[in-house]
Amino acid sequence: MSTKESNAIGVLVMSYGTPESLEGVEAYYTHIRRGNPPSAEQLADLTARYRAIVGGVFPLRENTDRQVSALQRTLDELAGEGAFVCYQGLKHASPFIEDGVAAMAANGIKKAVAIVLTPQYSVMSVGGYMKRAEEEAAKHGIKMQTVREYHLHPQLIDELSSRVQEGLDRFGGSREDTMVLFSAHSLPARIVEMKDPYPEQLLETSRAVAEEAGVRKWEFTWQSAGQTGQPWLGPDILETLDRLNGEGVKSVLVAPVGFVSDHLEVLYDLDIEARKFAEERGMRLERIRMLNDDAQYMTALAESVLAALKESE
Ligand SMILES: CC1=C(CCC(=O)O)c2cc3nc(cc4[nH]c(cc5[nH]c(cc1n2)c(C)c5CCC(=O)O)c(CCC(=O)O)c4C)C(CCC(=O)O)=C3C
Ligand SMILES: [Fe+2]
Repeated sequence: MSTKESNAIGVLVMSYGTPESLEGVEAYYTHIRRGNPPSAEQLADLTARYRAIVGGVFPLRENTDRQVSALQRTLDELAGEGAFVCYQGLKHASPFIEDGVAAMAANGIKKAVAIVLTPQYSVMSVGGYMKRAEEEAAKHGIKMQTVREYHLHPQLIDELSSRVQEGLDRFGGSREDTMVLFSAHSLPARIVEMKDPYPEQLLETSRAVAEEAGVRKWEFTWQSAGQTGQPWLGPDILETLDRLNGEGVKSVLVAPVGFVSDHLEVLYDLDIEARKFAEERGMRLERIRMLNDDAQYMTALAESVLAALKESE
């Protein structure tokens, strides 16, 4: 290959990926299931959930594009135009993680930083993204640094706590009685024996946000567990809501701090499923606005990229 060398530093911005159309749900689901096609029933169920949240474009598709452009602009401002070039790499959809790294290589990039659009580290989630990125980088002779986590970055905590306060304001007179439920995607329970930092990091984010927002009434709960026959981390948000209802809690603000974007787990699992469950019990459920391409979130990402580079010097 006669690649031109580039002095720019590549930034591999990784996200989960989403289908491009309802027809694309099957291929996407098959990829998540490591090549095993879903049953007709599983496919119909997932397609119905997407249909409920999709108005034309799949929201995560647009959100990821916007996040990558916004991070590019933020890095341009912080480090000067041309210093960094952002590439997108998705776990389960095109452009895949490997495509992003190959695109860097084609542009002559020799040095890169990889970051995932989720703040907390888990071997099963972020670890999987990083393994694929690093293996592909090695193939192309790209030296790659990784941002493992940024779950306590001050700008992240600050923005999340503003959003918690804004969410609480919606409750007016019942603000003080509102329970803040921090949540994240559940994982198979065996990660606990693996000493995975994921549960602890999620608690650290939650505690820091609660402290900055001055929230005393809060809990952490899991959501969106899979059905694999094996145990997943609990309690699930629906169990938590049921218990809180029994304790007389009438208003709940969900803060899904393990996610950053409007997507299925937020727009369906929380806004449709959990809200309905709460309303059936006479409870009011609201959710904080997601970060998406928020400026403070972008600064947290950009500073984490710069810090990873500095550490490697
Ligand atoms: C930790 C974690 C995050 C957060 C960190 C990160 O962002 O990476 C996350 C995010 C997301 N998960 C997403 C979608 C799905 N995840 C599934 C299944 C699974 N997720 C898992 C874990 C996680 N998932 C796991 C262990 C499985 C079981 C199969 C496996 O072992 O891999 C399934 C299959 C069907 C179902 O179970 O519902 C779907 C459709 C979308 C896109 C939504 C959209 O398109 O709008 C997003 C952002
Ligand atoms: Fe998932």
